[in-house]
Amino acid sequence: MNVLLRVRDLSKFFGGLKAVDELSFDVNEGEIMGLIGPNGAGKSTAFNLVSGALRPSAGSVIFGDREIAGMQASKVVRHGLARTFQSAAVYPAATVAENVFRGAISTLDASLFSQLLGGSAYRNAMRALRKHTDEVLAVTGLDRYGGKLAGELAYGYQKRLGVAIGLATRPTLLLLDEPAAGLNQEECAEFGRLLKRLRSEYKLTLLFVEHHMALVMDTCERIVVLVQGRKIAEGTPQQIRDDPAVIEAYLGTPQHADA
Ligand SMILES: Nc1ncnc2c1ncn2[C@@H]1O[C@H](COP(=O)(O)OP(=O)(O)OP(=O)(O)O)[C@@H](O)[C@H]1O
Repeated sequence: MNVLLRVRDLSKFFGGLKAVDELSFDVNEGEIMGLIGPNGAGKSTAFNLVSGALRPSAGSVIFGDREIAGMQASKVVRHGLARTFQSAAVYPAATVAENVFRGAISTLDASLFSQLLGGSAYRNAMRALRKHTDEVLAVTGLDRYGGKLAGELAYGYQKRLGVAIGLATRPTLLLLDEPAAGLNQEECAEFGRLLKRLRSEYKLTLLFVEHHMALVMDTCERIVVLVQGRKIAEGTPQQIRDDPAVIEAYLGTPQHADA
């Protein structure tokens, strides 16, 4: 199996606090991988380091054959790594379709874009982006809501829209930050099915941070567990469930033990 993302000895210090401490793991092509841990474990920081939102204090992140640690998020996206945000990052006053189109257009090279402006190549490029937008809306089940203002969508659909915007950038690796936060059990199960479908339809690799254990255990093939910035376990859902160090870490934070 080919490794798509190689995280090595990644660290982030905030003053004296080691938020992420020498974290190493691989994500294989086509895999759905979860990053879990109690509150304050360093999950979001690790996620931000991988996606380019934060510059690491040390370590490396190799995506494909390219070092991306410290690379600007907008550049990282053009290399095929997209992310969604913890709060569904949508423009509430724009329509659902406009939000997805914004994702699609964000990967265009700005200088090339201005050269094309107005010509037939420009019109063709716009047509292709609109077609791609329609496909993404359909595959994420948002086509019925394309003309609706994003701010008027039910919360669960806003989360879906966050995924659709990421998907519109044509990623090979999609990072999802707490995609199931605020979803009920049924919405969560449906979301898990959506992720699996997207993985197979788009040959995607997925890495997500999540507190919702049912979604993680049902959807991920492998899981990395962080506690106080350090990796304490890595393995299949079954291995993670049975790992004494993980059980101990979660018994300390019972609100997540059965989330
Ligand atoms: N910008 C920052 N400045 C200082 N400390 C920070 C900053 N961001 C995060 N931290 C600290 O780093 C540690 C890890 O935080 P992080 O948000 O990565 O954890 P998390 O596992 O995502 O937590 P949660 O599950 O609550 O979202 C925490 O102690 C947090 O207070």
